[in-house]
Amino acid sequence: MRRSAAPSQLQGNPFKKLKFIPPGRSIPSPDEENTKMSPDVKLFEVVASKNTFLQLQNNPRICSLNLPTEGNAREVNHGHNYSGKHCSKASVMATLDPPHTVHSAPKEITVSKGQEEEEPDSLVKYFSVVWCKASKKKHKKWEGDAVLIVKGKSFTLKDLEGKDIGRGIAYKFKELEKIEEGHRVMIGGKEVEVMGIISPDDFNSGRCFQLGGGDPAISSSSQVAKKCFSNPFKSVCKTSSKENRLNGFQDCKPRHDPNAPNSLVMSRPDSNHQWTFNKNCFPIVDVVIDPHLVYHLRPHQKEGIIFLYECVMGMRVNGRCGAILADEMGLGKTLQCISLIWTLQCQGPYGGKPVIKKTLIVTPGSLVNNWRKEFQKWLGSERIKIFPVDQDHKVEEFTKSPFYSVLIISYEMLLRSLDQIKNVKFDLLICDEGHRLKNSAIKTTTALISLSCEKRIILTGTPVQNDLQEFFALIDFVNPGILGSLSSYRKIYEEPIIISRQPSASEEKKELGEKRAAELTCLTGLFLLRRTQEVINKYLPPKIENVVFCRPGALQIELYRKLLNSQAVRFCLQGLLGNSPHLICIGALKKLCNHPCLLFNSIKEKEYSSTWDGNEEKSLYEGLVDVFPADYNPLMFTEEESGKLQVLMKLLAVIHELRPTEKVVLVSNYTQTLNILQEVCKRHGYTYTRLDGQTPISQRQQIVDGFNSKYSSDFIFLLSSKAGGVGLNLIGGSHLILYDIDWNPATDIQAMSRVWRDGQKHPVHIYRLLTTGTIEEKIYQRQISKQDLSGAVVDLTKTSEHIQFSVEELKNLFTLHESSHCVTHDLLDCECTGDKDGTGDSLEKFPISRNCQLGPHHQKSNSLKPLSMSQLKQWKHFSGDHLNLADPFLEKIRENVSFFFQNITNQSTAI
Ligand SMILES: Nc1ncnc2c1ncn2[C@@H]1O[C@H](COP(=O)(O)OP(=O)(O)OP(=O)(O)O)[C@@H](O)[C@H]1O
Ligand SMILES: [Mg+2]
Repeated sequence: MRRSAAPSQLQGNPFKKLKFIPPGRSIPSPDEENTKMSPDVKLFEVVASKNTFLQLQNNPRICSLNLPTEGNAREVNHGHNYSGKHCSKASVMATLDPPHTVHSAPKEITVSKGQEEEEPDSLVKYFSVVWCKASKKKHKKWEGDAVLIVKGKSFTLKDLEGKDIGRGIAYKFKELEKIEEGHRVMIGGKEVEVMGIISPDDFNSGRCFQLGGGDPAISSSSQVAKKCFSNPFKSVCKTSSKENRLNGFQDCKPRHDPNAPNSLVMSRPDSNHQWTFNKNCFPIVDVVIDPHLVYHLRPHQKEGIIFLYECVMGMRVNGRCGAILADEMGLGKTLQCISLIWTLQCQGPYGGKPVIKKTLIVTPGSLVNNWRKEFQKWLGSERIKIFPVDQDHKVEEFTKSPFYSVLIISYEMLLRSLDQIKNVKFDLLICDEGHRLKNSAIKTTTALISLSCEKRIILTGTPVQNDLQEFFALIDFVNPGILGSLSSYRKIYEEPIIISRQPSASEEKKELGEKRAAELTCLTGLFLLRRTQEVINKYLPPKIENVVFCRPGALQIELYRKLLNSQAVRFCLQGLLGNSPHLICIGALKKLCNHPCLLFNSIKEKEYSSTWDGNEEKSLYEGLVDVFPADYNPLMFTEEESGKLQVLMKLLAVIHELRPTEKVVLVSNYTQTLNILQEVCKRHGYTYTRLDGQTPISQRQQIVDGFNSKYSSDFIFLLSSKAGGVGLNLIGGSHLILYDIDWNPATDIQAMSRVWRDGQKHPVHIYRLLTTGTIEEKIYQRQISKQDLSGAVVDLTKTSEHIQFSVEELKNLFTLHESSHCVTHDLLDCECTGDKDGTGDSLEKFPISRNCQLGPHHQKSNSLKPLSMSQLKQWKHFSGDHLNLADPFLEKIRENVSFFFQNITNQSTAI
């Protein structure tokens, strides 16, 4: 039997948050305070017992909020990268006695604003204080809590949002040195009373501020949070009469046998949860996942379901019902959610009553039908009634019918039908590819926030921790207010973390940033789960990845030189032009690498365009037409004109010849390039299908299904990765060719993981084509070298417009290396001469950690992350002239290739 142990025996957090206590008022006992709080607030209140307090203190895995115990987390925790396990030390303000109520007389300390130098060697002390403006009134009206930092004779007063509200130097700094609990002092025009001492650890982790206090719901900044916390069961488990209750008691049996072998049983609610949510005292019933589903589930998926269940039931963080499932691409997030929905819709821990009735799934348009198919695949069509919205099935139909329980809708359609959707009471909201909600100001986010559904799940395969502000938006979406207000979050977490990552940061700042990052990781790790590709590697066939450096054609080289000599590029390097001219130059070079005819078309287009306003573009294209043959016709382009196209055609030919039953996914980020690729497919009689931004959403799944079907005659799937690739399953193809490179490694990774995923039967071959010595190599180098540095932001929405280039970088970008076989290899500092074939250490031996902004704890991903220079060094390296290429596909294209990198994952049965 598989049962996840009961949630926290610790019963919440014994954290003693500093409470603002007006002078003269006696301190209420914890119990007294508890009873006076509103039910909402009580959800976050904790039972402080001395024993649990000590346990927490000694347990480095437990962090500020109410945590599951070791036992409870065990099921979930043994996932490889389960983020929750990196909790920092217990955030207990251990040293705090109840604040004194006997006050010593205030002592005046004179402050001089000008003198702000600090005493570097002196000890730093931290105090929790209350403050008010200096006055002679006997009965003070304290204005708020604050944190006082005393370092030698200088002090800083910060409010609980982390903002400085006073700063200065005391002449009588001896007073500051002697400061202790109960003291009242005048500093910086404010009267301050010391309520307690804060340990350096609590300050460094940020726990002493509002957010770390473990009780965010009672902060003033979390109005949203307060508002939406209601009983998560209210909607479905109506308060029942005695009669109902008795009836209920009779059929209180688990839906499936919890004692059957391999059964997957959810955690039982702890007494705290029962107290809050089981007002009718229903008996506790085991919630057991349908064995039909369990049979198919991978171990990480079982853990994921337990995690999601505990999150949405409010068992992981008291009263918070949100979760982020950020498993890497292809790990089956869809199945985990389907299992959750099916379970909650039929079962519940209290009297077996279902927890949810209606679920809303919002997803990119191209995936609406994929969700339908997945429901069908795992649950058949009888168990659950789903309603995917498309042009023939309007939202009204769903709202009018009690028949359907799951609405699947695209983000775009959601905005259009918001009013109708608001009329439905949804109990669970799932946002697929939910990283798009990273900006709380955008319409989609505000629309979704306006739905009063508190069980919210974000699904995303993209790492979300790299941009701390976006991270905040996602967290705040699923668990509103849990990190306080944006401004306090910035002060307490973002600023110290970012400062600590700067190379010039002092040791002190580094330490502070690391601790804050660890605390943030710990807080969010309770409801954010990310596992990496490794967990399913063993179910997947081998993957052979190749980076192929293609020699440019003669016309390409000539045009390239001319472009680099243009006035526009020269001005650009001198910083003489405004308006991001470098982007125009980069765009032209990239087009040229794909095929010279694309550049030709752009020149002609500009020539005939009446809105020719860009001087830069004019000077860039000047004289270029003369390089083309006089009768050049772009429609009659040839393969020889482009190095990459030549390689591509040979590659397609050899795949067709050696693996006649296998299929190819051919990816470009540009529609115009896809047109060219489509044209060559036609010329060679290759059958193809195509999906790009223009493909109507209603047709997308059909196209994908057609290609994946074993009866399909299509040899090639032409895919515009950016426009429609996210989340697609293209397991019908076992060869994937990336024809061009994007600045953002995430775009390429997204594309690559379309074929190497569950269900793939053949070894997967991936080819990334780059034109030797050109800007494509530079972009590739940028992708990988950035990883070595800092774990640059990996996000699909980041484009070259977001990239700032220094003049040095631009110089490098605008250089053509004509004599090198592979500039990237030259940079690797590798001693091989392009013959490192056999024994190259496999990548798997070199665990890599990509630092994200949350620091090294947060996630260690080894496979679906952008490669780094040091890893690339471990790949096999072959020059095009290498004699014995064991790979028959590479062998056929070597003539046009100057260099290869190759890496094989799951090698045993490769090729
Ligand atoms: N346990 C399983 N056994 C067999 N196939 C599975 C299993 N779990 C998932 N799959 C299949 O794996 C494929 C990928 O799953 P899914 O689309 O849910 O991935 P994902 O995590 O959402 O990835 P992405 O981030 O790319 O959207 C699907 O075809 C799905 O049916
Ligand atoms: Mg998905």
